[in-house]
Amino acid sequence: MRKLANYAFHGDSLKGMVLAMISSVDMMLESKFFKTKDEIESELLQQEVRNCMIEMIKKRLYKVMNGGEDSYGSDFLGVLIKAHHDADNNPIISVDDLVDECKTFYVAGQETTNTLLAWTVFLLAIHTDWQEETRKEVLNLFGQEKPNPDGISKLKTMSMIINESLRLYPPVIGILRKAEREAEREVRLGNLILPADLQVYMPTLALHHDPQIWGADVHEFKPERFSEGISKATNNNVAAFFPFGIGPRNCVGMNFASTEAKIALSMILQRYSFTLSPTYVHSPIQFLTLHAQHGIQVMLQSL
Ligand code: HEM
Repeated sequence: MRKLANYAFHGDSLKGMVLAMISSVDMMLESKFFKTKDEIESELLQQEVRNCMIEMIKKRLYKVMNGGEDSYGSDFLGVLIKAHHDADNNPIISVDDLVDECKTFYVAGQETTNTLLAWTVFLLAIHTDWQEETRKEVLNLFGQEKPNPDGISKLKTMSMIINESLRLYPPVIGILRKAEREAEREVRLGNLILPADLQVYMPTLALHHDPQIWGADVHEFKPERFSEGISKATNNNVAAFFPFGIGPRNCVGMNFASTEAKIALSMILQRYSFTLSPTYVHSPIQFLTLHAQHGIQVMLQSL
């Protein structure tokens, strides 16, 4: 036996195994065997998010199967489940696609709206006259009742405040587009002809702070600039205000976000008045969205 082993492990025989050894090391280096702590944690989190989504999907399916509901629901999750389930053996989307869509909407919708609310509370904590004005509007429309769809569409002052907040602190500070050239058609931008595949960055933050568009008071919080609509506020440059992007691929959750923000603000204003805490340090930074590096500390007073 030892003789056989000596032969197999002899230098010349080993030469034939070098390729296999290289591919083994390659595999290790590509982290197929070794994973960093972060990678392990990230995989666990991914799995947890997936399980959470699958649980939500199962609940909807269960309700329909048990006759409790006759559809999967009219919201986006319901539409996606229908696309997966009702197409018999040929689903329009796979479970993985369904889970990915849910993740996209959660990430795109949560952080952005959160940021919008935070900056709006910050601005109202400083500009207490506007806080009072919009509270009056909320109390006139809802009293101490929960906000209702009819009233939400009448929150004019609050819409102006939200627009001004989105102008000064747009959660998404810029958007990218890629120039494509279909067949012989060229992409023109004003006087420029864009080469195919060129990436064009549209700096939302810069345009929202351009004095040529908004006037000399561009850096001031003045919701009244939106009192007669975006066209008047932008001096007839409506495309210069684009917190939700622009064109056919603009934010699909725009109306959702605005309704959500109005409901949250109304309910806060019904319960509390607030001012900025002296501990607050102003340091907006961009990390996915434009947010306050050290958080926004406000002092709440129950009403
Ligand atoms: C204040 C809140 C929000 C802001 C400022 C915001 C902003 C944006 C911007 C700037 C874009 C890129 C648009 C473009 O390229 O022209 C975008 C895309 C998108 N947003 Fe929002 N968003 C917000 C809330 C939401 C919510 C609540 C949802 C979902 C419920 C959502 C879902 C999406 C999705 C799915 C896209 C990609 C659309 C596509 O490529 O077809 N967003 N958003």
